[in-house]
Amino acid sequence: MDIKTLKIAVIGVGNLGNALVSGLIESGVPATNIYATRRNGDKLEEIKKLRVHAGTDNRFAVKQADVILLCVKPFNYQVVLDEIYDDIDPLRQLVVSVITGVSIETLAAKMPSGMAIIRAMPNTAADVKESLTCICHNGVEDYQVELTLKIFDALGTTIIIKEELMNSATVLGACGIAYVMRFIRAMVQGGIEIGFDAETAGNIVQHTVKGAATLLLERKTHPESEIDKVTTPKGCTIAGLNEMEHNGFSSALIKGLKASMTQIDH
Ligand SMILES: NC(=O)C1=CN([C@@H]2O[C@H](COP(=O)(O)OP(=O)(O)OC[C@H]3O[C@@H](n4cnc5c(N)ncnc54)[C@H](OP(=O)(O)O)[C@@H]3O)[C@@H](O)[C@H]2O)C=CC1
Ligand SMILES: O=C(O)[C@@H]1CCC=N1
Repeated sequence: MDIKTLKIAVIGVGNLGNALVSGLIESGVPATNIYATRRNGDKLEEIKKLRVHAGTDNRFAVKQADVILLCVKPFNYQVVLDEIYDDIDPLRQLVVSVITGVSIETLAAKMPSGMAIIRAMPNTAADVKESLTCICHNGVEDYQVELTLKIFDALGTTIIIKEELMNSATVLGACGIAYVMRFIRAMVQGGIEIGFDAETAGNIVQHTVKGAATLLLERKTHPESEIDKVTTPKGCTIAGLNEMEHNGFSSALIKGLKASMTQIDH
């Protein structure tokens, strides 16, 4: 099935839901095929500019949809699933949940028997079709997996993982956007201290981060071998890197990832 003919309900157009909707529209999904909801109707103005169907009626949105994207916070999903229980149809619909830390088994217990459920963990770069999305499934039809891959491939790159790794995928891929943003911000602050205005520093850092990632993606090299190409003996790069490590750079990142993981698992 072509995703351009799919009717998609996006239940919970907050930060991530909005990014998914914009990315899907940029990928050619007609706005009129998207049914977006959130609780607070006053906050729908932005998404309405994209010309999607936008409202507060989850039941209406779900009834129109082939695919239901659940994009609410983990503490809100139970209310939503109770509300739409009578409207979801296991014979014709697929549910894709991006909700952090809620298993397929837990979701299935709140839905009609036989409902096909896939979990996905995209990131906010879906907005610019650069999301890395991990998906997992358990006992759904092949065509439903293929359909989900098509949806998230339209928003970037998709990989299939085991469900037991979904929390790790959340930390590395979804929280990862925030870690990288903090890295970029720190680089810019350093750049200002050594002489650039904020805009020029930002421009240099953003392109440098993109270039570093592209080197690894395209050349398939190890980061340390790329570092070796930059570090002159007794040079400025190794002096800076070692000073960062003396201050716990890698250790701080690893500890941060583990703290995020503990927060999901608790
Ligand atoms: N943000 C991210 O980078 C990522 C988030 N996730 C996961 O995606 C989910 C959404 O996260 P995020 O977008 O950040 O959260 P937000 O709070 O930004 O968005 C959640 C949305 O759900 C809406 N909502 C809450 N209850 C209902 C309801 N009963 N009916 C309809 N809509 C409802 C809220 O509406 P309103 O505000 O109007 O009340 C809000 O717009 C979470 O489970 C999160 O863990 C996964 C990967 C990345
Ligand atoms: O911080 C959070 O809880 C969510 C999960 C992944 C990104 N944001």
